[in-house]
Parts: sequence; C-alpha cells; structure tokens
Amino acid sequence: MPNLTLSQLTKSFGATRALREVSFDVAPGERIALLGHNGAGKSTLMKIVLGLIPYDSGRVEVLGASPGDRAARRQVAYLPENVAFHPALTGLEQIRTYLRLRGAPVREAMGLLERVGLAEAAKRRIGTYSKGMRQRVGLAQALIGRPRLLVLDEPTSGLDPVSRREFYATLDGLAAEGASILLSSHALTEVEARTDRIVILSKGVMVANAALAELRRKAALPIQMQVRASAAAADQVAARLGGARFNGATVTLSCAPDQKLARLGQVTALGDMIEDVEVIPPSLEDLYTHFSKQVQP
Ligand SMILES: Nc1ncnc2c1ncn2[C@@H]1O[C@H](COP(=O)(O)OP(=O)(O)OP(=O)(O)O)[C@@H](O)[C@H]1O
Repeated sequence: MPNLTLSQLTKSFGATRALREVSFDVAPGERIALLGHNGAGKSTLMKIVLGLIPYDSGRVEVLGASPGDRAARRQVAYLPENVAFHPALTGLEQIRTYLRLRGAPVREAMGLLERVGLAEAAKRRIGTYSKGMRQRVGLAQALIGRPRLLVLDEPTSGLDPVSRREFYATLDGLAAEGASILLSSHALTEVEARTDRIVILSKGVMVANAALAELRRKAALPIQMQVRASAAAADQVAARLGGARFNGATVTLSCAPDQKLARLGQVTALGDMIEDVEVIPPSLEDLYTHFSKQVQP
C-alpha cells in the first residue's frame, strides 16, 4: 500500500487554480522530487498533505488516513523551507524540547542529532550554527517518532555542496528503512541523482511523473555529442560529420535519440581522426523546460 495517495486533487484560491486534478502515489522507501516554477503549486500540495489547508475535490490518503487526522499526523514529518529555532538553545536542548512536546523520551535527543551529523555541536548554541547545521537540526526534529512520510520543502536551499551531499545521504538511509520522502527543490541537478521519481507541476497541472530515464525517453529531446578530433583533422571531422567546431579541436553534434547509434557509427568510422567522444543526454533542466511548456493558463 502506498504511504501517500493523491487522486484528482484540485484546489483553487479564488480564481487561481493552484492544483488541477493531480494524481500520484508514493510507495514506502520511495524518494520523490516535486519540481515546478514559482507558483506551480508545490507548497499548496504539501500543505494539503499535512492537513494544514483543505482541498476542493479529489482524494488524499496519508498512511491510510485523511490528511491532518491524528493517525496521519503521528507518522508524517515536515521540514519547512526556512526553519527557525531559538538561537539561545543548544541543538540538544532544542531537540529535547520537541521530544517533550511530542511526548517522546528526551533521552532520544542525542541519537537523533548523531543521525544528522550534529553530535559534536550538540551542546553549542544554535545561534552559532551555520545554515547547513540549522537545517540538520530541522531534519533531526523531523525524524522524531520515526515518521513514515517526510515532507521536505526545499530542504537543501542555501546549503553548500558538501552539506547537500550529507543531507541526501541521511535521506537515503531513511528511505532504505522504508520511509517515503516527498521533497520540493529548485536545484534540478541535485535531485537528478538523489531521487527515484520526478513529479513536475506546471501551473497546478502535473505534467510529468516518472523516473528520470523514463522522462528522457518520453521527451525524446536531442542528444548532444562532443567529438574530440586530432588537432590536424578538426576541420575535416567537422565537415564530414556536419557538426560545429568549438573550443579548438572539439566538434559538437546533435541527434535524435533513435539516431544515437547510427551517429556514433559515423564518428567511429573516422578512425584515427577521432580522439574521444562524449555523449551528453538532455539535462533535467531541458526536460523540465520541455514538460513545463505544455500547459495552457
Ligand atoms: N493562501 C493563498 N491565497 C491565495 N492564493 C494563494 C494562496 N496560497 C497559494 N496561492 C497561489 O496558488 C498558486 C500556487 O502557489 P504555491 O505556493 O503552491 O506555489 P509553489 O510551487 O510552492 O511556489 P514557490 O516555488 O514559489 O514556493 C500561486 O499562484 C499562489 O499565488
């Protein structure tokens, strides 16, 4: 059974149609990236899943319950984009406070902080933490009660690459234990490698819901190839392959996905004139632009 089911979910704010018949599931252990431009409906969807705002029509099931029901709330965790903690409290004190509020044993605090890599800084005031460390306090807070669904609103915005990697590594561990993760992000390149499925919203409409490889297949966008010619043969290679010279001896080509092997055959047929070839599939940015264009206002 999925941990989250959305079926024909629709929500308007006055004349603004924030979500239009959005349907998808999230299975246990699945990591879903929710992508969309500003105003696409990501936060609205998350708020509905959390039971913070009502929806107009459709069906939402969170761990077998209605959103916001006690049973759902017990098993769902939320990390807002900008977490704010009391700067005078230490990380340990802050997590103990949340544990107390939740009615959970405060002795669990250190284990949670260890889990997010904050054990050493646990007794320092949060006011001295970096943004990445504060975000990890947020994640530790979200882990209280072993949630089965984590809803994370742009959890890595403002984090440096190392902190991002560590953050995703923690999420991988949670997913491996069966938690479902629904996270929104504007950082397309990072979700590429770190999520199982990508849901793209555009003006409230779900325009894509598939693994990256599947999205690439569906979009059938051109593939780029960068062919490095031997120095003396660059002009000849560009002419024979019909590509554009760039950066000295590199020739760039583009072809439809179903032409890839034939094109590679033409390249390798040039033998010694070629030093290397790199095949560059469409990026997630390209796919995102492709799918987002399909919706009318
Ligand atoms: N409380 C509200 N009242 C009126 N309109 C709202 C309200 N909340 C959201 N909207 C509108 O609904 C649409 C979807 O907004 P939402 O915040 O869900 O987008 P988003 O994808 O989260 O955007 P962002 O990436 O900027 O956070 C927008 O047009 C927004 O202006």
